[in-house]
Amino acid sequence: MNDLNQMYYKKMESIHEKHFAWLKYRESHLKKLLNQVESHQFKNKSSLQQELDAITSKLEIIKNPETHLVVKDLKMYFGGVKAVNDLSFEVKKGEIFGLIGPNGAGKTTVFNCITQFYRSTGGYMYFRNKENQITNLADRKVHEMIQEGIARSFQNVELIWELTVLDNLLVAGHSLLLSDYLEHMLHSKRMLQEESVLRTKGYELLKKLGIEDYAFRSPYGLPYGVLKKIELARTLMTDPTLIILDEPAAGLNDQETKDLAKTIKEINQSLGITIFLVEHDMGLVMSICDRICAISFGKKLALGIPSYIQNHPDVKKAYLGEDIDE
Ligand SMILES: Nc1ncnc2c1ncn2[C@@H]1O[C@H](COP(=O)(O)OP(=O)(O)OP(=O)(O)O)[C@@H](O)[C@H]1O
Repeated sequence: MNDLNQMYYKKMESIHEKHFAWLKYRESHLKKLLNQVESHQFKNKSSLQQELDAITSKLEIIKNPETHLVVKDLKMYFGGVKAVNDLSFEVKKGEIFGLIGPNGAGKTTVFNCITQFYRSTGGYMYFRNKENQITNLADRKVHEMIQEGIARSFQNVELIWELTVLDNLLVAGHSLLLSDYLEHMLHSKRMLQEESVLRTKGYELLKKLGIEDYAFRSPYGLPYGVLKKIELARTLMTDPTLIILDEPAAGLNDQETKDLAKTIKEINQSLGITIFLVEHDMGLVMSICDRICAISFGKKLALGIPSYIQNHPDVKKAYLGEDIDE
């Protein structure tokens, strides 16, 4: 074989090698593509739709920095009872947002789904957390809500009667402490420093709400209006960005309700905290809420400013019991 032939064969060899490598690459690429196509064929339309809905809801909150919470197509079924059925709304940063509806409409269930006391049957809840990150609440656990920036109160006053009012606040603040269990056992310097900061913070909050005189006594026997304020102060201990209040005015007289309304408004305005509340007292709801969502049988009836909701025929019919045909 002369030199020319040798050169020719070498060149052909390298061309073949390159072609082989290209074929191998193409083969593996096509295998991957086929796998993807197959898995998509097996995915039914609804799961693709669900994926799309989740992305759309997330994009909605990412695109709009004013949005604090997005609830989309929320469902909560208890066997045959559809307590919440495809409910969608969004809560804006810094607003007071009310959720109203007749007894059994699903209001508390919505709160329980958002705060993960209940695992929803379906739908999405995206929240702009303390770090301004978008978090899917359904992926979080109930005890992680505080770290995300959500604090809540319950329909019934849930205080520890054996502790002083201030210590009740400290219990809430403890979830944010850096010192660990051992440091608490040994009363380490860091733990004592942190506790002292918490005590001052708790006392300042009681002062802000005008109930510092009760700081060092048991909450047992205090007027209901004061107990509700202690609960409110306790939610503030965790530095929340969103406070969820379940019927804050339940059991209060007219004067106490007015006083509480003023306090909620003050917290909202001076601390810039978003408030999301469920309430039956229409006077309170209409006077302090920026926007209201009315629901009945777990479904949205109307959403808008108080005057719009007050005059909405479906709301009047379902919630106020007025027949619009009359
Ligand atoms: N844990 C549960 N198990 C079964 N059914 C439930 C549960 N929680 C709520 N429900 C039902 O879901 C529906 C909505 O209840 P929910 O307490 O959310 O209503 P609500 O609007 O908060 O009522 P209210 O104003 O009386 O507090 C009701 O029919 C209720 O019986």
